[in-house]
Amino acid sequence: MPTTDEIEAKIIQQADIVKKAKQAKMSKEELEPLIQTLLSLKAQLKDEQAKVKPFDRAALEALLTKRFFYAPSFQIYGGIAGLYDYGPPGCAVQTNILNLWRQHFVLEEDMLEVECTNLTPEAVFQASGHVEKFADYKVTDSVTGDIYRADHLVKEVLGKRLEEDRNLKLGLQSDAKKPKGQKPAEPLTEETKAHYEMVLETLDNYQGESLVKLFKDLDIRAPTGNPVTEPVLFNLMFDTQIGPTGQFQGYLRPETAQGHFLNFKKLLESNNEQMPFASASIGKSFRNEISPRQGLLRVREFTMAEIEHYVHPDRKNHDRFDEVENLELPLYSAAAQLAAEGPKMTKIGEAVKNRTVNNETLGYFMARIYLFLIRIGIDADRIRFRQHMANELAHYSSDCWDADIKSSYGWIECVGCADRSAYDLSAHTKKTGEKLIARDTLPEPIVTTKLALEIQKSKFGPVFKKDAKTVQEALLSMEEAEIKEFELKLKDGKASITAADGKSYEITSEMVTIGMKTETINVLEYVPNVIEPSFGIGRIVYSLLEHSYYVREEDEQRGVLKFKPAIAPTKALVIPISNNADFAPHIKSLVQKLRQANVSNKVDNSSSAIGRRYARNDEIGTPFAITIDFQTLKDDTVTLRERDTTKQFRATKDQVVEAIKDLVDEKVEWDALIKKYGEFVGQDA
Ligand SMILES: Nc1ncnc2c1ncn2[C@@H]1O[C@H](COP(=O)(O)OP(=O)(O)OP(=O)(O)O)[C@@H](O)[C@H]1O
Repeated sequence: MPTTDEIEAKIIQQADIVKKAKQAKMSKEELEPLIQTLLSLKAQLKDEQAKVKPFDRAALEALLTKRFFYAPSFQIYGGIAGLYDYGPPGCAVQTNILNLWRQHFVLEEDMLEVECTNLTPEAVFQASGHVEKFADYKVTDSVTGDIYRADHLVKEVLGKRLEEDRNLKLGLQSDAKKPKGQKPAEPLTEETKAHYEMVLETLDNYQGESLVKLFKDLDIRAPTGNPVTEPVLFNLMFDTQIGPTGQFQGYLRPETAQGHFLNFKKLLESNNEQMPFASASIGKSFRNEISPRQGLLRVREFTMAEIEHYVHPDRKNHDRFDEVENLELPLYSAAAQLAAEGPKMTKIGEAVKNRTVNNETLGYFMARIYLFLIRIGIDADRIRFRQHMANELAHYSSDCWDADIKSSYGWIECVGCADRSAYDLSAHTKKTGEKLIARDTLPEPIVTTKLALEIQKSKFGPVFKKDAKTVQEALLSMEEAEIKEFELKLKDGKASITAADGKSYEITSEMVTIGMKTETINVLEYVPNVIEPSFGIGRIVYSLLEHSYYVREEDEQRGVLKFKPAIAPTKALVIPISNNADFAPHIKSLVQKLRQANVSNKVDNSSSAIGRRYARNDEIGTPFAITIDFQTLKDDTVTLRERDTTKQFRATKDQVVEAIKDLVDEKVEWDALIKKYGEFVGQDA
């Protein structure tokens, strides 16, 4: 059966044939079969589209609100865009994801966890480049004053124009609403269509003047149809003052990464000076997004889990790469994007070998990210790794892949996995003078003779006083070629040098001696490179909610969240079949056993029918229900029911508690338990 995409392509082709036939003034008899083919293709498309049930986001959202997974913050004050509070099931799902993240990365990869502050002094973000560059362009609707992120607006406007064009060519009505006074859409010429597609592909290239020109050339307007102001840069960091003087500028961090880098020296010491190693951190990040939208997907305060893995710049192999090299990942390389091809399942070993992925460590983490996402319950068919195009890469980065997850909002970046090179550690060394380096002990010492500079402290100290250390560091950090140049300048008796504080200092010839010096080197110093997997937990939580949601058609269209047991907020529901007083001691002893085994549970002894009680718990994804019935009074056995198969088995309380624990820890499969205890067919609904 052809796919909807294939049928659409045929419709566009056939519509073109009909158009040309009409222009050529073909006879009615000749035209008729061509039109019939077009009509039957359209009917075929409609049939195929009807088969694919669109995802009912409104129903999921209603469930999430009803069960308080999350909700807009400050709702009774009218709310603020981009800020959300998590309710009890939302908190539990997030905590369970983070517990698995710790297990999967921090414990299984032996990482060093840090927790650094959110409040950060300005100097840190000056060094990292965030003060200057962590910004997006915004535009303002010149009539309503509404503000839009410039690239999002271009995407939206061109996307709509392309969709309208496609609908026109398919002979379908566009459901995009037209602002007042706007002309009906005309089909785009092939040239215009190609230009729009090229702009969308390379949107990150448009900055400053070229972005202003793009808005003018393409007549990009606000969704109201009003013109917009010229794009201007807007820094996304929240600024604040630290302390009572109001003079110490600070920011709320927009990522956890800088905290790791600033502690690099202590971390390396904690790791017994052994390289390579990784630090990990879970914490809040803050970004003053221009237009927060799409629920948890673009917010202003969110939880991030970040890893910074430090390696030698020339040795980016990974010790455990052999464990993942045969794993196939859906790689959407830059080359495939350019050729308008889709992602391709590729063994990560091959991708590293043929340099599609820059190095083993990057490839290793991509594989571990993929396994983690599947481990928590993300649908493997809705994950892809998209490589950054050359124009998207930061200038210092050699390669970067985003783990995108598909939801009803399209493909969304949920994890970034980048090679940040030595950029951050070098930047902080430059700003503070503190060496953030690692050392290689050489098997044999290297003896070298080269031009070197020595400080004459007695002449130096009295002149520079408190600045002496800064000036000295600037002088001693010079390479041989720079010393040579400096020596030439000193011939006149004095020369100046710029230190890390940005000031220029005058050095006289009696303050230093320059001459050949023999050195024996036992260790080589280097600035480590950093491979960074960076997880946006809110985006992962939302994607997981969508991937877990389904509707039990036969059961009054009740929504179910099919969380894996390890992720589910509550693992077991305890249901007495009626409110007979004899059940009370059994409920008590069962709950005690569950508590002792660390199995989170809820008792529902309401008078609702059993089926209704199951359904209520389906909505928060409770995977197991234990029923206490009259048989329990006789032999202390209970039944255990699984949410998705709705199958049950009967066993003692202890066996059932142990079974749930093993199911949560993924030590046993449900089917194996059904085989072991035999299916129980009896009470339900
Ligand atoms: N505003 C946000 N709301 C929720 N999660 C976010 C937000 N910004 C970033 N993230 C998450 O943090 C991760 C790492 O951040 P990174 O700086 O790489 O994102 P980004 O490239 O700026 O994202 P985008 O291009 O979508 O703004 C992202 O993969 C995403 O999961």
